[in-house]
Amino acid sequence: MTNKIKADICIIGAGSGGLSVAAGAAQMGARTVLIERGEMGGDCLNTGCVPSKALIAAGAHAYMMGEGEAFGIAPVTPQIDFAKVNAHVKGVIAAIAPNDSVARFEGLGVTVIKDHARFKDARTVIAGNKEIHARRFVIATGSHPAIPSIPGLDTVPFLTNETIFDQTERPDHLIVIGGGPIGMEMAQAHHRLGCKVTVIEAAKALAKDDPELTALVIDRLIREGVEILESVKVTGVAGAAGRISVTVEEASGRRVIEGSHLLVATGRKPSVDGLDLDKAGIVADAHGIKVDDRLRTANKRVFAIGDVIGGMQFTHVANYHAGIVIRNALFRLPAKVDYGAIPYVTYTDPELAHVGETEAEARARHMKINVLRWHLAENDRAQATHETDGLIKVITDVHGRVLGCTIVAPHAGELILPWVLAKSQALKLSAMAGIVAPYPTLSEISKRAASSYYTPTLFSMKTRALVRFLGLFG
Ligand SMILES: Cc1cc2nc3c(=O)[nH]c(=O)nc-3n(C[C@H](O)[C@H](O)[C@H](O)COP(=O)(O)OP(=O)(O)OC[C@H]3O[C@@H](n4cnc5c(N)ncnc54)[C@H](O)[C@@H]3O)c2cc1C
Ligand SMILES: NC(=O)c1ccc[n+]([C@@H]2O[C@H](COP(=O)([O-])OP(=O)(O)OC[C@H]3O[C@@H](n4cnc5c(N)ncnc54)[C@H](O)[C@@H]3O)[C@@H](O)[C@H]2O)c1
Repeated sequence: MTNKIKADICIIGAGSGGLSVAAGAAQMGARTVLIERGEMGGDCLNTGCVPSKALIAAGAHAYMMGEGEAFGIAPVTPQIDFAKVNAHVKGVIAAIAPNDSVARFEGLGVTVIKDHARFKDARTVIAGNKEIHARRFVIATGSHPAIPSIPGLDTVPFLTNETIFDQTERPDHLIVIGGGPIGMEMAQAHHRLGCKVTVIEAAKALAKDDPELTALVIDRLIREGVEILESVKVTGVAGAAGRISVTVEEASGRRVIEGSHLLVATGRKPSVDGLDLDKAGIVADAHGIKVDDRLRTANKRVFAIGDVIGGMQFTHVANYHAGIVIRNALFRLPAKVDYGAIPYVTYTDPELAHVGETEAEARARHMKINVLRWHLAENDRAQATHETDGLIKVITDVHGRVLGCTIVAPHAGELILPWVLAKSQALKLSAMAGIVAPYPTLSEISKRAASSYYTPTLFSMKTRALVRFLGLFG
């Protein structure tokens, strides 16, 4: 028998975006329904951010054990128990899971339905034996791995982000197809945990970022021992569990790479399967559900947020979308998205963090720009910890207003925040140059880069003449 439910807002997908809308809406008094067909918490908690950062942390620990020499401490070879590393990863997920649980959301007053959702018509969604009639709907169904059509790939077992965090045995040789954030983060973490790793990238690794900065990350991975093949074409995959061979065409010719495991990290596809979007008049293409700048789909009662709309696919973006939807759907405010000051971080070591325009984007948009740099090797704290691989690069307009910033450094993800503020508030560099940064910290690189903008004026002939002139008056 069909169970009919009336709601103010019905959300499909309990990942980063859906959970944020549900928590906000319920606590603001809206009758809220949340439908999830899989694990509460979605990709981020179960197969994305959380397990990847936990694995990276384990890799960092192992790496440090071999890096004592520079400090006068004999390096040790870490004894890695991959099953225990996996237990650590699962333990971190378990520690965070209660925040995203059915119990917590029911406690907030949300009606949680664990089933697949699909549209019946423009104003009704069906999930199992329940029919939900809501004033507004939010599609937050996320994305899943895009699998390229490589001959033979469908005949061998391969890993994706959905399965790699279930590995309890150390892969001897992990071959990674795709040198984006997933491929590079996983490559370094696995190498540090004792695997041989080969990354195969069709174009350039980390190509969405400034090549001057990504070169530092790529060089570091290569120095640590990760093999990275760029501008190569994968022409075939063959083998069976434990013995995978990948054939590539390089500039120098054909080569076969033999490995034990294969990770496919070649981008994402929006999860719109079985939603029956057409029944609700919602339009989607290969990149995702089409939305306007208020995140409304072609059916104005239905919003779409997070990975399923393509574009910037990050947890903090899905959360940001949630806030926009709450203002539009519950308060009827015409809030619009603005991606101008959204940061993102790739959690390699060193980390790569960015906000705003890259140098190439700024040159394409503005007649004249300023580019400021400060190398980590010139930072006293970085010298003290022997972590001098890194650079901050700041882009401003002719008036010294911040257009963008990219940082490669340990903890670059933390260091980027003042630049997010500078970009979002359209601050001038004088704001950053004028603050006092604690010594010795990596944060000083931000102040030093900003101050370098004023160096030519400060130490100019004019200033020197002025100081000498004022000196004449005692
Ligand atoms: C390996 C990896 C590492 C990442 N690391 C980071 C990071 O460090 N920082 C960062 O910001 N981002 C990171 N991301 C990206 C981040 O995970 C995503 O941007 C984020 O999870 C998107 O949230 P979402 O709510 O759009 O979708 P999801 O979190 O994927 O949630 C969608 C939910 O909808 C459910 N669903 C789908 N269809 C239906 C249906 N028809 N009915 C019911 N339920 C349905 C799914 O089961 C899922 O639970 C990473 C991603 C990966 C893969
Ligand atoms: N730290 C983070 O915030 C973080 C970490 C991981 C993932 N993510 C999110 O997940 C998204 C997806 O990550 P991703 O790394 O899978 O995708 P991506 O699209 O960023 O990178 C995929 C890479 O695979 C390459 N590629 C595609 N087909 C190929 C083929 N046949 N052979 C060889 N190379 C091929 C592409 O050239 C590209 O460089 C990211 O864009 C990001 O939004 C975020």
